[in-house]
This record gives sequence, C-alpha cells and structure tokens, in this order.
Amino acid sequence: MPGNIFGTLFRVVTWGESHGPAIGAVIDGCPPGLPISPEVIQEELDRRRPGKGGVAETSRREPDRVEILSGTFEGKTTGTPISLIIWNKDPKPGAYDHLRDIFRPGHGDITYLKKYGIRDHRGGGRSSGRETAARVAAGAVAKILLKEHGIDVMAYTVALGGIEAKERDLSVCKENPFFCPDRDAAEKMKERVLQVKKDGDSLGGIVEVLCKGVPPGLGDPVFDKLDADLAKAVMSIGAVKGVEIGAGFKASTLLGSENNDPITPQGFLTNNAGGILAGISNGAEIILRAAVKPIPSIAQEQKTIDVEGRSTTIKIGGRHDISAIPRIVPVCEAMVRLVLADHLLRQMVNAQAKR
Ligand SMILES: Cc1cc2nc3c(=O)[nH]c(=O)nc-3n(C[C@H](O)[C@H](O)[C@H](O)COP(=O)(O)O)c2cc1C
Ligand SMILES: C=C(O[C@@H]1CC(C(=O)O)=C[C@@H](OP(=O)(O)O)[C@H]1O)C(=O)O
Repeated sequence: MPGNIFGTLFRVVTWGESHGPAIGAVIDGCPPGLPISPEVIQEELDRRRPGKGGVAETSRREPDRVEILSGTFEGKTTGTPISLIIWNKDPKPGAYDHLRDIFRPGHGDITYLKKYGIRDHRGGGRSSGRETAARVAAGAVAKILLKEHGIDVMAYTVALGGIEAKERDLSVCKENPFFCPDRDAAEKMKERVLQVKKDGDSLGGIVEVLCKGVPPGLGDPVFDKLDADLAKAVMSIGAVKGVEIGAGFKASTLLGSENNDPITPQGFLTNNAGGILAGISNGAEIILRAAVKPIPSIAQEQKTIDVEGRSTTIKIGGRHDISAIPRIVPVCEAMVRLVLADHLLRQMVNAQAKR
C-alpha cells in the first residue's frame, strides 16, 4: 500500500508506535563510503528527545539512544539499507487505559479508527509525535551526505503562542529554551508558555528553515517541484498545518514589480522566491516556514464522543508537551534534509545521463 515510503532515490521508511517496544527507520539508497557513527546521529536525536526538562516539553523521559543495525562497515556506509533502532524506555501505556474508547479532539484517534477499524490507543500509537525521532535519525544520515556537498540546513523558532521573533541572530538560538534567534522574544515566549501551562492549555508557533549551499538545478519543473516536495515533507510532520516558501502567503499581496527578484550577474538582488523558481533551486538560500498547531491533548474539559458515537467530555492529564515547539525544530530540519538529499541524488543521475 502506498503512503509509507518517503523519497525516490534516498528512500526512508519509519516504523514503530509510541508505546510499542521500539521505533526506527530504514534508509535505502544512501551512497557508499560516507563516514557515519551512532554519535553523529545521536547529536541530532538529543536535540529532539523528550524529558530534558524544557518549559514547553513533556515529562516522558526517553534516552533515545540509537543503534545502527545494518548498512555500515568500519564507520562508513556500504550502499545497502541502513537500519536504525531506538528502544522505547518510558512508555507507561496504562496512562491511556481510560482513552481506549474515547476520541481526543485534535488528535488522530478518530480518523485512525475510521480508516483502519483498529487502533493502538496507547500514546497516539503511530500518530504520535514520538515517530518523529525516527525521522530525525534518518535526517542525520542525509545531513552527512549533504555536508559532503557543502549544503547546510538550520531550523529555528520564529513564533510561539503569537509572540514573533523580530531578530534573526542565529548565534543566540542555543542560549534559550525555544531555539529562537531573538533573545527578547524568547523571554516573552517563556512567560507565555508558563501562563498557558497553568491554564491547562497549549500553544502553536512557527518554525523557519534556512538552507545554505544548495546548488542551482535541484527539483523538477512540474509535479516533483522542489517546493512541492519540501511542502509535502514538512506537512507530513504531525501538527504542521501550513508551509510557505520565501515570501509565501505575503506574495499574494505584492505587485509583480515588488515580488520579482531582480537578476544581476552577481546573483538575485532579493529572495522572495525563497531559493526556488518554477520548481527548481536557483542557488539562493532556500527559506521555508512551517505553521505548527497547538498540542491537542490539553487539561481543559472538551466535548467529544466515544467509539459508539455517544456524547461525553474529556480532560486529558498525563505527560504532554505544551507546544511541539521547540522539539519539532530538528524534525523540520530532518525532513528538509531528506528532500534535499533525494533531489541531490536525482540531479547527479540526471547530470550523468546528460554526458
Ligand atoms: C515533536 C512533537 C511532539 C508532540 N507532542 C504531543 C503531545 O505531547 N501530545 C499531543 O497530544 N500531541 C503531540 N503532538 C502532536 C500530535 O502528534 C499531532 O497533533 C497529531 O499527530 C495530529 O496532527 P495533525 O492533525 O497535524 O496531523 C506532537 C507532535 C510533534 C511533532
Ligand atoms: C514520546 C514523545 O512525545 C510524545 C508525543 C505525544 C503525541 O501524542 O504526539 C504524546 C506524549 O506521549 P506520552 O503520553 O506517551 O508521554 C509525548 O510524550 C516523543 O516525542 O518522543
């Protein structure tokens, strides 16, 4: 059945449920000879893993230690499928017993059951944000490939709970709990999260992804347009409800004379296109933003129904994030890297065929 394989040449499958024994990813199509170790993958996973005590974050404590089961030899990729496993260490499925027959508003409970007729209700099962750990592990492998080609991808928080970052000082991201490039905004974000936490509610926000060193020529003019593939990849992350590239929605309000990026022998004078023109990278920085919805599992009373369709109410306790931000930041990076790795390999095949 379609829907589970991501990519065409750099292909990824993730597997596992939030409260099952483990989760993981299989990557097929990674070129041989790339330097790889559990430590480089771990670095990425540590940025996403839950239970580090962040203000907006779930108290579920997962070490998220990755093991490489295949596809490498003496510290290098072999060109064969790379299998990565992360054991679930702190699932506590009992916390979901009372939710077995009730649908949480905003989560995937109701649609999953309608589709499959069977549902692992524990922790959201396959629809859990936990699945994104496997994406981050796979994205770390793509990062190694992209690094060899001088491509660098970085994501950061530009809004949380309606508070917007005015600055883009990327050097301050690591100093604050939200990975935000604006110190003052980060302070306000913290206050907002603490207030909303007290109210038993949750928050959404916006993540920006900046890609440097992407050569011109990645993507296709129709269908597998680079912007289309990036949008799909980022939108495939749970809780992402919108993606814009470059000027994005604002482009609809601009005049053509304002929106066009003038071309000079030295390059483009502006970057409203966000690094992609007619589906193909133009050599400028690729800039993408993802709108993240508030976490659905909240402590306030909400109307819902049970599996028999009877009206009831629900108040959700347990260990939930107040916002998917900031843990979703490395996930956005990973998904963008997977798309760029795939299109880079496609362009390399294309270049060979042209000779
Ligand atoms: C990193 C991350 C952490 C999340 N944490 C939670 C959580 O603690 N509780 C919750 O109910 N949803 C959480 N979510 C959101 C759900 O996974 C998401 O609402 C669900 O997948 C449905 O999203 P959709 O409507 O965008 O497809 C998280 C999502 C991500 C990406
Ligand atoms: C486990 C992770 O996040 C989980 C994502 C999640 C959800 O519904 O998406 C709900 C919570 O699960 P639980 O109730 O089992 O603690 C989060 O902790 C993770 O990101 O690794």
